[in-house]
Amino acid sequence: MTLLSVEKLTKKYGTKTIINEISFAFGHHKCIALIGPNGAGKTTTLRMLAGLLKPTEGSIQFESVARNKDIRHLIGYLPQYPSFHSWMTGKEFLVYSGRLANLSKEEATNRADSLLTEVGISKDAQTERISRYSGGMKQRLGIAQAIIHKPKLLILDEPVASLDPLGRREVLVLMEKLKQEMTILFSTHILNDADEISDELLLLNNGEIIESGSLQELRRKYQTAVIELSVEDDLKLYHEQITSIPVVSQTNIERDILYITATDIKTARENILAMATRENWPITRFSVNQASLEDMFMRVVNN
Ligand SMILES: Nc1ncnc2c1ncn2[C@@H]1O[C@H](COP(=O)(O)OP(=O)(O)OP(=O)(O)O)[C@@H](O)[C@H]1O
Repeated sequence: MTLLSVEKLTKKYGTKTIINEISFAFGHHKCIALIGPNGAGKTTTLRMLAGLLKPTEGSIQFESVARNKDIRHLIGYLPQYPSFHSWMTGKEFLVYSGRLANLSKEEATNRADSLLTEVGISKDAQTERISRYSGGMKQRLGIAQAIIHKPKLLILDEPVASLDPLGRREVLVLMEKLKQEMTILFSTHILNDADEISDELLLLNNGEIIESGSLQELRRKYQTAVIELSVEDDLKLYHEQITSIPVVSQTNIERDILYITATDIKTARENILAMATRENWPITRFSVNQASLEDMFMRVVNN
């Protein structure tokens, strides 16, 4: 069942179009990564979804909620640069956040207690000032604040970008746990973070969704393999024959290696090996290497 569907969402500042008619939908208990290079429009998109920025055009439809109704109670949002009242303790901050979310004092206190445990802030740390928290602890406290009202959708803007490896791990583990309870949409410009926990990817570039789907689907679609070939004598002697193979799309000699890309890597490999065996080529190296996920991302973004 669809939790959120977005149609032709557009944001313009003056004559400048920042987000251009993007459409997508996702269901319950999913983790979706909005991925794109700096300036792609991730923050602008997330702020529109969180109800903090008015779209110029387009619609955001949340489950069974009638159009134009306030949906903010269904959404939790953690900005890229959250600000905390650093003089408060973690617990005080959460109770205060709960009160702002219209919980009674008792509800806010109970919810703060259970959330602090859920996000892994120890009993001792709960009564310490936030100014003494590590980056990872602050981010986990920020997530706790964003889910204090039990939203169905948690939106996180670059939740791990500013963290060291330990903090990053803590937050990714927490997100993994939380996605059992709610849908998480988070932005990142790092493919590996998306790879680790997301079910689906939305690739944003220059304000447009240029690709979407599961990582597996995208890998299958964009995966390219490169054959690397070296021989004992001059590569140029074999080069022409290889380029005559119909599935070979590109060749490139760098130092003593011939790099071969093909539209059908399996056929290319079989053809080259058949030629080499028939004519007894003095091969010293033959390997098939998959392009990395980063290569795929760069290719999609640069298309
Ligand atoms: N209030 C504004 N007025 C004019 N242009 C804006 C405004 N806010 C954002 N932009 C522009 O919109 C584009 C997208 O910005 P946005 O912050 O959404 O990108 P982003 O993908 O989140 O990038 P980053 O990863 O660097 O934060 C940028 O070119 C930015 O300069």
